[in-house]
Order: sequence, then C-alpha cells, then structure tokens
Amino acid sequence: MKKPDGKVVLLGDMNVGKTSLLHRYMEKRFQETVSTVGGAFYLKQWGPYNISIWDTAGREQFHGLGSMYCRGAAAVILTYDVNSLQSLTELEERFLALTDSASADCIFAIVGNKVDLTDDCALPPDENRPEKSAASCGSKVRKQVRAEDAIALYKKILKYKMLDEKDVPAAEKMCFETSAKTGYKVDYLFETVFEMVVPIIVRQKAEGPPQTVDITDYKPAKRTKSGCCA
Ligand SMILES: Nc1nc2c(ncn2[C@@H]2O[C@H](COP(=O)(O)OP(=O)(O)OP(=O)(O)O)[C@@H](O)[C@H]2O)c(=O)[nH]1
Ligand SMILES: [Mg+2]
Repeated sequence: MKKPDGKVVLLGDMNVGKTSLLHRYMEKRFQETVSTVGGAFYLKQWGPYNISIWDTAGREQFHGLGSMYCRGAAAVILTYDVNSLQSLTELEERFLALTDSASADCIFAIVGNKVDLTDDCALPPDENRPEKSAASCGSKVRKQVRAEDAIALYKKILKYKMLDEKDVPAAEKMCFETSAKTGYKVDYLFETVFEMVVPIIVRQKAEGPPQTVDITDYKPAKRTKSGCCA
C-alpha cells in the first residue's frame, strides 16, 4: 500500500452523510450506507501526493476514537445536516475538541449536507407568497440551518484555535453546502480542500516524518512468558 503524505478527516454527528459524501466523491455514486463502525479511509492521489481521507463514526460510542483519527490531520471536514440545527451545534460541542490533535496549521471546512431535501422555501419568508413561509414546501422541507449559522461556527473555530481571520481562508470560502445524493458541490468540496492541503503536506514533509499513522507498519507486540509486552 502507498504511504499517505497527508491526511483529511471527516467528522460530524451520525447520519449527516459523511460516508455518503466520501462514496460520492470516490466512487461517483450514491448508495445505501450502514452506520460507520470505528473508521475507514480511502487513498486519493492528488498530483504527486497521496492523501488519506478518513471517514469516522458519528455515533457517541466511538467518540473516543475521534482525536486519534485527527492526529496530524492537514484538514478536517466538519459535516452537518442542513435539516438539523442540532447536528451543527454538535460540531461545536462534541467534535471541535477532537481536532486538538490535528496539525497546527490544519484547514477547517464546514459542510452542510443533504441540500437536495430542501428547496427555495429555505430562503427568508416572502411576504408576497405566504405559503412559502410554511415549514414545508411540497415534499421538500425548509432548511433548518442557514449559511450564516455555519459561517458563525467557522469564526468560533478560529477563536478556539486562536487564529486571526486574515491568516486563514475566508469563512465564505470554507463553508459548503452539498448533496451526496445528487453530487451537488461534492467534487468542488474535496478538490478545494485538497488544493489547500498541498502546502501543508509540503511543510510537513520538510519538517520530518509524517505524523500520519501507517497501519501497514503495525507489528503486534511480542508477548513474554509473564504475559507482558516486550
Ligand atoms: N437525501 C439525502 N440523503 C442523504 C444524503 N447523504 C446521506 N444521506 C442519507 O443519510 C443517511 C446517513 O448517511 P451516512 O452517509 O451513512 O451518514 P454518516 O454521517 O456516515 O453516519 P455515521 O456513519 O453513523 O456517522 C443514509 O440513509 C443516507 O442515504 C444526501 O445528500 N441527501
Ligand atoms: Mg458513516
């Protein structure tokens, strides 16, 4: 297996569509998923670099693994469901702290998935079309999370990381809305992130061995007679 040069990690609550986004990008299709157990990764060749993209489990029982997956990450994609304000809140309350183990210059992207389930009634109510302000429009639902809410979260992340807005990509550039189901903006999301990750990979390589864990290097510890590990 090729050794990854850099690492991108998808984090977010269960059911927001992390696995579906990754399938859509890597396999160009949408298929039924099962809730992720632990984590899994894909390798993506990007120019001369191999980037590992880690899909993590959103379920609470796997929460402890999150910071291990984030170790040395060059980018973290914080994913929520545009139809669930709670899934955005969880990013701040439950997932942000997991990124403490990421690279110091880690890039953050915030992604609102499942936009296909919403329609233009997500926009502020139109006084001329009061029916559009209803909580649902036909089979589509009103978007629960506004783009501004995601931008506000991005700014909170910068504060948490003690980063200056002028030293990092603009919030508007790093907040995305996608649909894994239709493919809307999925390639754009990953490719924007990869472009930004390349300089971080270059720096990480210049500074020494990558901080990513190569699971092919894993050798089980020898057991001694007393049962301890040697
Ligand atoms: N309509 C719609 N459904 C989606 C979209 N993305 C994912 N889903 C559905 O949402 C459900 C959860 O998707 P997953 O990709 O498994 O979610 P996850 O974030 O990986 O969940 P965990 O692995 O439990 O953390 C599945 O039924 C998907 O088919 C989308 O863009 N639009
Ligand atoms: Mg999953």
